[in-house]
Amino acid sequence: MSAPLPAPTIPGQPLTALAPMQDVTDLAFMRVAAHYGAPDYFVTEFFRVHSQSRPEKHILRAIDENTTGRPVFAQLIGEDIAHLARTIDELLRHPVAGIDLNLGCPAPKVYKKNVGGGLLREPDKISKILAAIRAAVPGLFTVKMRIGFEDTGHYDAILDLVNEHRIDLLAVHGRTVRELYRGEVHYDAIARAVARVRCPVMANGNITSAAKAARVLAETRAAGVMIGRHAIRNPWIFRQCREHFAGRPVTPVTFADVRDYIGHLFNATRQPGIPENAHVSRMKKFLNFTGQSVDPDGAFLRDMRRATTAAGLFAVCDRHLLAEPAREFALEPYPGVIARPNCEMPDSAAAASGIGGG
Ligand SMILES: Cc1cc2nc3c(=O)[nH]c(=O)nc-3n(C[C@H](O)[C@H](O)[C@H](O)COP(=O)(O)O)c2cc1C
Repeated sequence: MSAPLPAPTIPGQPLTALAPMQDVTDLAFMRVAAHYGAPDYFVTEFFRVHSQSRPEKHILRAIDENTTGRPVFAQLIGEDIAHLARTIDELLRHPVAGIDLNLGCPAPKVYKKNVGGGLLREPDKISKILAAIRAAVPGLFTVKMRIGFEDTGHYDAILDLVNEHRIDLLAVHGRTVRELYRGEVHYDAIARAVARVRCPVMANGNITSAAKAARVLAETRAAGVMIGRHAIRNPWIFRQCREHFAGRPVTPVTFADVRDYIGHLFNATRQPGIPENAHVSRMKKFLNFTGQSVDPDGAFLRDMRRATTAAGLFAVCDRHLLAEPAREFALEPYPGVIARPNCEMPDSAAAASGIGGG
C-alpha cells in the first residue's frame, strides 16, 4: 500500500464513505453531511479530463476548503492518458487524500465517449489507464466501478487488473451500466470482488440504513459501505452506522431534526447570484430523497413539488414536519414512495433529467 487508508472514525469499525454524486456532493453538501455525522471519507464529483480540461474550480473547493475533518478523494473521469497524468499532477498540489477513477458513470453522453462506465467494455484500455495513474500517484489510488457494461463478462478480468496495478481501495456499485440505478443490487458480485482483490472493497448500492449496511457487510465481507442517495435522504446515516456497528441502538431522528436539516441545507447550498426559484428547484432535488421517509403516502413529496418560492417550500416543510415535531423519521424509505427524477428510470428519462454519475 502506498499510503495509509482513511481510518474509521471509531477504530476497528467498517469504513463508511459518502458516494460521489454530481451536482450534489459539493463543498456545501459535504459540510452539511459532516454536521449531522460525517462519513469516514468523501469523494468529489468527477473532474472531467480531456484535452481542453482544467480541474473545475467549484469541485476544487471541496478539497481546498474542506473543513469536515475527514479526507476527500478527487475523482477523475477520462481516458486520455497524457491528460489524466497532467490533471493528476495539478490535483496533487491540492490537499487530496488520493485520486479516484470513475469506471461506472452510466450517462449515455459519458459512456459514448468511452469514459466512466463505457470503459468497462475494454479491459485492455483500463489496464493502460490504471498503469498510468498508478505511476503518477505516489499516494492512494482508488477505483469506483460497476460490475460490467451489459453483463459481468469482463468483471473478473478487471478485478485482476485491480490487483496487477496495486489499487489501494475499490468501491463496487453492484449493478451493470445497463442497470442504471434500478432494481436489485448484485451483492453477490460485490462478494466476488472481495474474494478476488487484495485491497479493501467498499460495497455500494441501495444501502438504505445502518441495519442494511450491516447486512450487506455480512453478505459481502466488504471492508466498508459507500452510501449515496440515502445519505441525501438521511444525513444521519453515517452516525447511525457507527452506532449500529457498535451494537448500540440507533439514535432516532425526529421530524424537527429533519426540518433543521432542510433549513441548514437551504442556507448552505445558497449561492450568490442564483435566483430564488432556481435555488428552490435545486432544493427540491434533495428533498425528493428526504421525502421518501416522511410519510408512506408521499403527501410531503406531492406538496413539496408544487412549491416555487422559498416561503412556499418552507410552509410545506413546516406543515408536514412541525405539526408533530417529535415524530420519528422512518429509518428506511417507505416502499413505493419514489423520488422523481429519481435515477430509477429508463436511460432516456435519466439523461433528460441530467442525472449523470456512476
Ligand atoms: C445524482 C447522482 C450523481 C452521481 N454522480 C456520481 C459521480 O460523479 N461519480 C460516481 O462515481 N458516481 C456517481 N453517482 C453514483 C453514486 O456514487 C452511487 O454509486 C450510486 O448512486 C449507487 O449508490 P446509492 O444507492 O447509495 O445511491 C451518482 C449518483 C447519483 C444518484
